[in-house]
Amino acid sequence: MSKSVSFQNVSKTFPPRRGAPANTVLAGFTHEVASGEFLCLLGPSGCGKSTALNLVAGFAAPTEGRVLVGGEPVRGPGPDRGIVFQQYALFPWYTVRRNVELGLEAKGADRATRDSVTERMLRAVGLWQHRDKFPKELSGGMKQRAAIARTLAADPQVILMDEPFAALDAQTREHLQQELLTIWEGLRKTVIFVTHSVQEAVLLADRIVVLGRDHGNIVADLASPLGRPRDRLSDAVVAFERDVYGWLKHAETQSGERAAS
Ligand SMILES: Nc1ncnc2c1ncn2[C@@H]1O[C@H](COP(=O)(O)OP(=O)(O)OP(=O)(O)O)[C@@H](O)[C@H]1O
Repeated sequence: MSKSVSFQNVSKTFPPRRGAPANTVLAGFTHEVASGEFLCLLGPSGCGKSTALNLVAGFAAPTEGRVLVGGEPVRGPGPDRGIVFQQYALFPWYTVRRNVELGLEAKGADRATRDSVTERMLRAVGLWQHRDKFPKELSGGMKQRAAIARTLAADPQVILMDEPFAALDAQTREHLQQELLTIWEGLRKTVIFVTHSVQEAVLLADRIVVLGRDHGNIVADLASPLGRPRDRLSDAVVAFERDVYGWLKHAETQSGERAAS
């Protein structure tokens, strides 16, 4: 099952601290993410992408407006939302298998369910043969696979991903993008994925929202014209990349305009 996410006139102001003035990061941010949609958020550094994600995760509360998940206001973190960060956030003292199992344990799953779901998820990310290793014995890509398996094992309705592949080398990143897509096509969860990479957003997204420098205003809201599977080198992919890249450049210099498709 998946859930919709709704940002309703959301503002987030961080209070002044250490001599710095108050910082309004999002102002009147309004957007609907459909259930099962794969949304990518792009935008200049500091425009509020992670802040938007944190509001959905329930790690922070809006100063004004509401964030709804499945029609219900977010009141804090919950098992309906799973998060994958750039840093792998695995427990170093547990094996890969145990790390994945923990999310299921927290949900109160019985032993047989824990075993079967853990195996299924570790196989899906190609880590089953490494299940008894500890995080320090894994490469960066393997750690991120484990983190994704752990998030998926808990069966959240919404998956929040904050630059999950940014720390990986290009080849590993491509593999993981493909694996994520295969898994997502099977599960059809709602995904909100923050990235700096136009190529990544174009490959993954049903919809790309480009945020501007100015209080997270939406500079472009672009439904992907691409079918699936996508060939990174096809003319259609390259043309859409060019289009999105243009909007990103625009976002870095200007604000206040909105394109919809
Ligand atoms: N807890 C906080 N307290 C104060 N200011 C914060 C806090 N979290 C974020 N900010 C500020 O909010 C602004 C937006 O940060 P955010 O991390 O959401 O941007 P971003 O678009 O994800 O950036 P990047 O692409 O560089 O990761 C920044 O100016 C940041 O300093």
